[in-house]
This record gives sequence, C-alpha cells and structure tokens, in this order.
Amino acid sequence: MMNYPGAGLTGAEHRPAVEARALTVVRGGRTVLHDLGFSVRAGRITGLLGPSGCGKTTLMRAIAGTQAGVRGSLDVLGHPAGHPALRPRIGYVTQAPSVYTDLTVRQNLEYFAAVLTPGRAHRDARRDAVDRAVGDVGLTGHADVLAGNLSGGQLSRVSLAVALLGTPGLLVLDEPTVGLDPVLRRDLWDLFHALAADRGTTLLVSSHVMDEAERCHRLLLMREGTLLADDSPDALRARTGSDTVEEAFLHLVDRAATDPRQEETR
Ligand SMILES: Nc1ncnc2c1ncn2[C@@H]1O[C@H](COP(=O)(O)OP(=O)(O)OP(=O)(O)O)[C@@H](O)[C@H]1O
Repeated sequence: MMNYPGAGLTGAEHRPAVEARALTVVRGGRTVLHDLGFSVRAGRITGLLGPSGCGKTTLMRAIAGTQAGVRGSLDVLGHPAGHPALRPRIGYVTQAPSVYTDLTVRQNLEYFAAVLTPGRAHRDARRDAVDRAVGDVGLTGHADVLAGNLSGGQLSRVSLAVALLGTPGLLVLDEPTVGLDPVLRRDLWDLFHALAADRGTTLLVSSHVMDEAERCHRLLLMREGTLLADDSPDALRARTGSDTVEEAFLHLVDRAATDPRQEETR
C-alpha cells in the first residue's frame, strides 16, 4: 500500500481538523457567509446541511482554499486554508465531476496518480492505489469503461475515487450522493464510515437532504449564510424536542426568525 503524505491523523485527534472564527465570505459584492464560528472534529463525519443557496459550496470552497473574498480566520489541519502544504492532504470533490470522458475509469485514476506521485519507482504503488480507489467506490467492474459512457452517479464516484488516491486526511465532499439510488447511497455512506473508522479520515459532507443528517456524527446546519447549529444529531433532536433532524432544523429556523440573536452556534 502506498505511503502518501497526509494519511491518518496520528496524535491529532483532539485538535479540530477545521476551525473557523468570524468567517465571512463576499461573492460578487454580496456577503454570502456571515461571521461563522465552528469547528470540524478530526476523524469524524460532519454533515453540512441546509437549503439550496445557503452557502454550503462557498464554505467548502473556502476550506479547500479555492474561494476568494474570505475574511476572518480559517485553519485547516493546522494551517491557514489555502496553504500549499494542504494540497496533498485535502480531497475536494465538487458537484461537477472532474474526469476525462475520453479515458477509461482506470486511465483517469492512473493519470491523477501519476500527477500525485510521479516516477517509475512508484509504479507498483500507483497500481495498488488505483485498484484500491476503484474498489472503494464500487467501480471495479467498470474499470475499463470509458468515463464518457458512465451514468452521472458513476461519474461522480470516479471523482471520489480520484480524491481517495492520495489518502487525504480531510475529505470535502459537495453533495456526493445526489442522483444515486438508495443502495448506492447506503454503500457510499458505509464507505464514509469505514474511511473515518479505519483510516482516521475527517469527512465534511454536504447535502440538502435532511435524512442524510442521521448518518453523520456531527452536523453543521446552515441557512442564508449563517450557522443555525453545530451539534450531534441526537443532541440536536433532544434540545429542540424534535423527532427528526428536519423537525429540529425547522424549530431552529423559527427560533432564529423570532430572535436572530438566538442562533445556536455552539
Ligand atoms: N460566483 C458567484 N457570485 C456571486 N454570488 C454567488 C456566486 N456563486 C454563488 N453565489 C451566491 O452565494 C450564495 C451561496 O451559494 P452556494 O453555491 O454556496 O450555496 P449552496 O448552499 O451550496 O447551494 P446548492 O445546495 O444549491 O449547491 C447563493 O446565494 C448564491 O447565489
């Protein structure tokens, strides 16, 4: 197995993987994230949930270091967001799959593996890493299919496999389960839990589907560029007296509308 940089989180479990203070982002002259303060626990799955347009992608881009107009403090794996040392340590999967449609699944992964770890000396390790990543996302049977002939869900799994090649310490996944059938969705969530439990990977996973919240260890609930809650699903339900996270979310929205100072960004 390949010994890529950034694997695991040796001794760093107590330190948050991401820490934001007074984080504000301006896009096109508009403030789209307002003074956010939160942390993402290392080695856990944090769900970033909220309605379309609330700022999930913008927040993920800020964490991945690809967003302009970021103010305040944002530390990622012990460095300021965007620091060059973070490049091999973060796997960021955007909503639009970034793969070459005229290459097969395996050729795509071989290409990105060669960019990550070039040189003949690493050839065997690259092949192992490619086989593992293809298997991780359940595409072994499609390894020799042209990416252009895959379905949307399969394409997004190829993007995820590319992100897994480098064994990143932090995986930032923007709506990874959109368009997947229930079986594939379940399999992907099983993979996320295995990555956190077995490899110590920290996952930040966005979704606008509230039932996915139940699969996360922690939740960041967003609305209109603000944070409504930073808590576990159980604690969130308990302190809002709700049966589901969706109900808890609506409760917090109503409470914030009555008194905006009561947004619960603990
Ligand atoms: N390039 C841009 N310039 C100006 N405003 C933008 C730009 N891109 C997005 N926005 C605005 O920023 C806000 C947050 O958008 P963002 O894409 O982060 O939301 P989201 O929660 O990820 O939405 P979705 O779930 O639909 O992907 C929205 O109001 C959007 O209109």
